[in-house]
Amino acid sequence: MSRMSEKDLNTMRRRMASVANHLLPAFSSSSSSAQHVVSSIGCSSSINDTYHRVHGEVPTHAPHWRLIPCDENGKDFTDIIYEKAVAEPIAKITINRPDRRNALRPNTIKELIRAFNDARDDGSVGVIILTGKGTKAFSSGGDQAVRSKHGYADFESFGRLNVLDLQVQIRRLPKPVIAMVAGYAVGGGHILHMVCDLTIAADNAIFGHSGPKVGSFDAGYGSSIMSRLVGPKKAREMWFLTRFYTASEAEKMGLVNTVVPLDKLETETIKWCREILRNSPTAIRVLKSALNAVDDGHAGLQGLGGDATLLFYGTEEGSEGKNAYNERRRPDFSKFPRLP
Ligand SMILES: CC(C)(COP(=O)(O)OP(=O)(O)OC[C@H]1O[C@@H](n2cnc3c(N)ncnc32)[C@H](O)[C@@H]1OP(=O)(O)O)[C@@H](O)C(=O)NCCC(=O)NCCSC(=O)CCC(=O)c1ccccc1C(=O)O
Repeated sequence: MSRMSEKDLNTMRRRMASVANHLLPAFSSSSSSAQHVVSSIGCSSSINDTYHRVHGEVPTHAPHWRLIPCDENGKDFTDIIYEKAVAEPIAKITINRPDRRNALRPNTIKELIRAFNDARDDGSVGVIILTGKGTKAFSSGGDQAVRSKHGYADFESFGRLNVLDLQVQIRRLPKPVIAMVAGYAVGGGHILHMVCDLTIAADNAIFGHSGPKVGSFDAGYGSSIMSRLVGPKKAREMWFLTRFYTASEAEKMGLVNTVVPLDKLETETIKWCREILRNSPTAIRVLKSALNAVDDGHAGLQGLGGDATLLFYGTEEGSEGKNAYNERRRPDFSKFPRLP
């Protein structure tokens, strides 16, 4: 049998690495095991090195943040900090109640909803980061000090659970929302990170539910999405035992996308944002709708359907109907293909 030349061997290694890259999703969702598969075949470069050779390195410098001090009605934000990166399509919304471990009161939620609305409508924003002020907590959930008979009541006498509106808003927002988690993500705070599209966790992050301990539960997204993410048995464990889990345990469960050292949290999150921003915004928009559609039932289909309509309006075929109506003539759709 003839011996392989060094060149042939390298070619074979590269081919095998390429095959492994294609097969990787079936192996594992963890990037560390992904790299292991390739390196065990003998290729010195990682999968992401290959990506960067083609697309160029993703810059890791910190953006310059511009503060948005108030909402569209001129009302100052007090419970949140809302910022946009200068000359980059990234918005950052920070829950700003560190003394209460970023607990959520109705006013916090109202401000979050206004900031997310602004980020949605602003064409210069492509990705939104949701985080908590300080390193001790992303959020500790509903502020128990203002919990009343009918929900949470701060400046008003009646209680409310407006956090549910926020969850739906994040879920339907046609741009990726990334939870950047340091410290505790507990109760309603845990649910907020789960409804975000991606979660980047610092190594000091702690995840869990305390609801049943403090007489609360979320039988909506807080149960269904969690079951989807970690599986029905683990979801029951988390809710029934109200244990807390470390960042690395959360990563193993599929609750978070990656875990990084605390001092690298924002750098890594920004890097993920920049990688996303290199890709087609429309593809990402439709994918987000599609990935949510099956779980969100009619509302999910409505989101995906809305994206289809949006795209159709931009076509000549879609315009023909509108133009014919406005020009008071019969529309002529005969020139448009009936694709197989
Ligand atoms: C998060 C802790 C584990 C952090 O512990 P530690 O670092 O030791 O800090 P502490 O000393 O405990 O806290 C410092 C300070 O903050 C106050 N605080 C912390 N969390 C809250 C909170 N959630 N509400 C009010 N105040 C809070 C704490 O009292 C201290 O104050 P001092 O004056 O300095 O003493 C730990 O803090 C902890 O366990 N916190 C409570 C976590 C919790 O039980 N959260 C509520 C869970 S229930 C919930 O979130 C329901 C949410 C909800 O609205 C909902 C309902 C129905 C459907 C959906 C939802 C939803 O999606 O949210």
